[in-house]
Amino acid sequence: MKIFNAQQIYDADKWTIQRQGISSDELMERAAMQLFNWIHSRLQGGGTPLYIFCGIGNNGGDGIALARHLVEHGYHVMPFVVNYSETRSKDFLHNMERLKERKVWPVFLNDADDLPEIPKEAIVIDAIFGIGLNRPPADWVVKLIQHINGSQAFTLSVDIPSGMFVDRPVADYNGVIQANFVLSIQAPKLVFFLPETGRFVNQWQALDIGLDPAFLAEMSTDFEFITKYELLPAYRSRERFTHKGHYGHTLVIGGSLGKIGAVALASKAALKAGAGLVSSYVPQCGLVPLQSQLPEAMVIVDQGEGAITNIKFDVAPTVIAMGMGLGTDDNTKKTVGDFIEDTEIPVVLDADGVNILAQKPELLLKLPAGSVLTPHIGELKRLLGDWGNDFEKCEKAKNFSLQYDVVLVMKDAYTICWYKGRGYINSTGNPGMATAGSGDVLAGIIAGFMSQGYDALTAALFGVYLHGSSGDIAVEGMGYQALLASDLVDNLGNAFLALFEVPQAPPQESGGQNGQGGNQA
Ligand SMILES: NC(=O)C1=CN([C@@H]2O[C@H](COP(=O)(O)OP(=O)(O)OC[C@H]3O[C@@H](n4cnc5c(N)ncnc54)[C@H](OP(=O)(O)O)[C@@H]3O)[C@@H](O)[C@H]2O)[C@@H](O)CC1
Ligand SMILES: Nc1ncnc2c1ncn2[C@@H]1O[C@H](COP(=O)(O)OP(=O)(O)O)[C@@H](O)[C@H]1O
Ligand SMILES: [K+]
Repeated sequence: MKIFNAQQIYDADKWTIQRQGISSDELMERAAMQLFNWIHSRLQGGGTPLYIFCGIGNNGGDGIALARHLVEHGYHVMPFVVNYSETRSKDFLHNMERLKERKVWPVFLNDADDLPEIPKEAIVIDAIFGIGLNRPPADWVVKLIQHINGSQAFTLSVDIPSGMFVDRPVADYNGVIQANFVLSIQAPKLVFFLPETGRFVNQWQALDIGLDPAFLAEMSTDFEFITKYELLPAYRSRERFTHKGHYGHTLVIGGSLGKIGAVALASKAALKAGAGLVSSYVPQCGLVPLQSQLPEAMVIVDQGEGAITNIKFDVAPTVIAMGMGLGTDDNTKKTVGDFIEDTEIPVVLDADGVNILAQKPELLLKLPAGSVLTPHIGELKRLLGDWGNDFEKCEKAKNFSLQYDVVLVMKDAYTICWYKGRGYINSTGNPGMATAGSGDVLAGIIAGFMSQGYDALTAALFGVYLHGSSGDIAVEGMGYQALLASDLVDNLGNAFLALFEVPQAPPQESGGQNGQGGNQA
């Protein structure tokens, strides 16, 4: 699913209005109808007071039009106009007239002295600012936003939480609506997925208002939201007359005394992802634990007792996953550096493998074609240097991936894979996955996909998606706290099966900070 920037949405609006021969007012009416249907299907005419705060632009227009539908269906509506500017949009004014025709007069708020009491059992509908916010809100509007946030009422934002820009960092973190739910018009916005702004969006759903599909399909975007529907066309089924040799050989290089488990996790994950063969290359201390824990993997031992000191093997892997549990012993750093310099086999570099690259940036130009890097935020900082905000971080990550022609997997609550100037935002996963070894599993899965012949980007996207999906399935049975990295491996089969589940209702794009569509306690 494409993630559009504000200009692209405005362009799609214009095009749709022309193509479909409708007015902008009719388009707003579609948005308002969708908002109304969503609310009505949940409240079923209940008497909860609905406090609707509307700005004076089109976001406010959506809110005022929604208020009319709610009034017509007998809801207890308290509309307010947040009068932050004299320049009102045409469609806002239309909808104000219509509301007044129904004998409903919103209360105008002009400064912080006007703030209404909001009972905590009310529902607040936030239609103050949408994607048109282009400068920090006035102080009194910030106070209103703080007042709403302090009310404890459930808050539903229209399009985006008010106070958040769509293309730059938040000006004042106290001046953004903390939304329990966001109903985003047509498509989610990038800011939902970046940690600094995403924390204001507990859950979201996109409402399709029928913007011209052909126009949207042709538009090229900087970001894409990856769900199973983007991935399924790339899935390769297994042919009957094949054998393990068709599915490649993953070599996992890593481990040091006390950290052999990282290699075991990655190796098992690669096998579970479908690699035909997996070999684990470890220091001598890893031989016995690996052979006893993971009979399916072959083990190759380095000459070093507690750390890898001189990488040498006589197998011919398709892909190498490297770095998990490696440690930063000087000999290890040297042999890993030399190995990266010499090899032409694509690598999936994780953990200390990434750290070694950060210390020896000259190696970056030597990375084999089709390689993948999987840093978490700490490792990313070592690799890219610090950044001022999430937008800067994304820019740096994109440029890095372009410069070295690698897939950069920027791991986070919403992992973003960067390749060829585009960011692919993952839709699965949950905070239960913030647990030791979870990244080792991911590197193993990605390598397992690459070994079966998936290109590096597809392998990364599939791997990140299934890793998160496996986590989502696992927590259903155990909650967040109890999730272990090995549960991610164990549930990978279920995550594959879930790819092919047919939804009971047509899919609706939705998600939440706490896992896709969910807010598990
Ligand atoms: N296809 C779609 O997605 C559809 C979207 N729709 C809806 O339209 C919404 C976008 O509407 P919008 O462009 O009118 O902007 P909105 O966010 O209401 O802001 C209003 C105006 O306020 C101003 N302004 C900015 N910052 C300010 C500040 N700090 N303090 C004071 N003023 C400030 C600025 O005007 P300026 O003063 O700069 O001229 C701005 O234009 C979108 O989010 C969605 O809800 C649907 O209706 C139909 C289809
Ligand atoms: N809050 C979260 N929501 C979704 N995924 C998460 C969350 N926290 C961590 N993860 C995922 O778990 C993995 C953690 O990786 P990493 O920090 O490298 O773990 P480790 O070093 O312990 O193996 C990443 O894939 C990350 O995206
Ligand atoms: K809003």
